[in-house]
Amino acid sequence: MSADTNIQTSPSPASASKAVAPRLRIGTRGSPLALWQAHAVQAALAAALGRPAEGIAIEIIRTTGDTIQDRALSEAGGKGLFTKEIEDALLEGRIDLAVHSAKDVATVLPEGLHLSGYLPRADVRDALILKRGAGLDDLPAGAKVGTASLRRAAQMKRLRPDLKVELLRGNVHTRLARVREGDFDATLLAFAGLSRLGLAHEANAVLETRSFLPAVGQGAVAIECRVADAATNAAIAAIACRDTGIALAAERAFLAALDGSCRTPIAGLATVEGDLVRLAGLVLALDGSDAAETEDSAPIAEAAALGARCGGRLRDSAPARALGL
Ligand SMILES: NCc1[nH]cc(CCC(=O)O)c1CC(=O)O
Repeated sequence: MSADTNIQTSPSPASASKAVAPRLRIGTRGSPLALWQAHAVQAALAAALGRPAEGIAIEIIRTTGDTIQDRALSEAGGKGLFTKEIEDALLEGRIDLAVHSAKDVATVLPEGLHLSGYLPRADVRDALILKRGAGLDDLPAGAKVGTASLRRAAQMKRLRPDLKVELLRGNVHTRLARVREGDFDATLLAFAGLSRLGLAHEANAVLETRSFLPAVGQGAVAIECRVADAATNAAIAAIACRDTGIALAAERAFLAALDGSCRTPIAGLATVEGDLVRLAGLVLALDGSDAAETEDSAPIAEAAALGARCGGRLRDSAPARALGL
């Protein structure tokens, strides 16, 4: 055995202390949308850290939410269905960060985990996909709208009490196909999700937030990691969008103040305008026959307090009480 080989196999104090960047592992669901999001985070991290993307692994993790196709998710146990198995992997150290649609992340996280940052938010609006026509007004009386979202169902009924809303689940491609094949007259999807899949052209109309408020977190990609993992938190800080973080702090505090389950139609949207964060919030009766809205603003440093205040205000409203909030 040569002396050279010997040197390589027994690390000297000098080589042991040389900072070799640890391999980062991203955990994600395996749906096309989730993979797009994970690749976006991978690319952003690679650019910020000056590393090849191949040095940042993507691990696909199957969640309970991926296996349920036949029932409304709200009936199957609600929030956390798309995140539990991924959070277990984080807590057990099998991955270093998890990438989620912010909309799918529960307001209460397991001890030791937090949302460390967000990618810059995409378009927050809902898109309307129609069998025929170019807008809501083109839907005939009594038309059948498919969605699994209580928020979308209630807001559609509020705008158009004549419509029939029925359960439509599945991934984006499945839902588009059900409308194209004529099983439904319309469906609603996040415009951000359609765009990420290269399907923005499938939207027949985009609903303005003034008349149709998105879900808390819609259009935002959240990055979760262990609170105590300083190196990964620092890497995430290098790619995190400040304004999206402020808006999501307000929206998530709003939801937390209101939400016991996801059996309630709730919508909320925060935007940063200079030094202020503005929040619009809405809770509806399931059939859209009643609704309570609030709008308020606060300095950006008080985003979470703004959300809590708006949530508390709506919790005391008539529709919220009717829903048992
Ligand atoms: N509930 C599933 C889900 N989670 C995030 C998105 C879209 C992307 C986003 O809102 O960021 C979707 C699909 C949809 O609502 O159309």
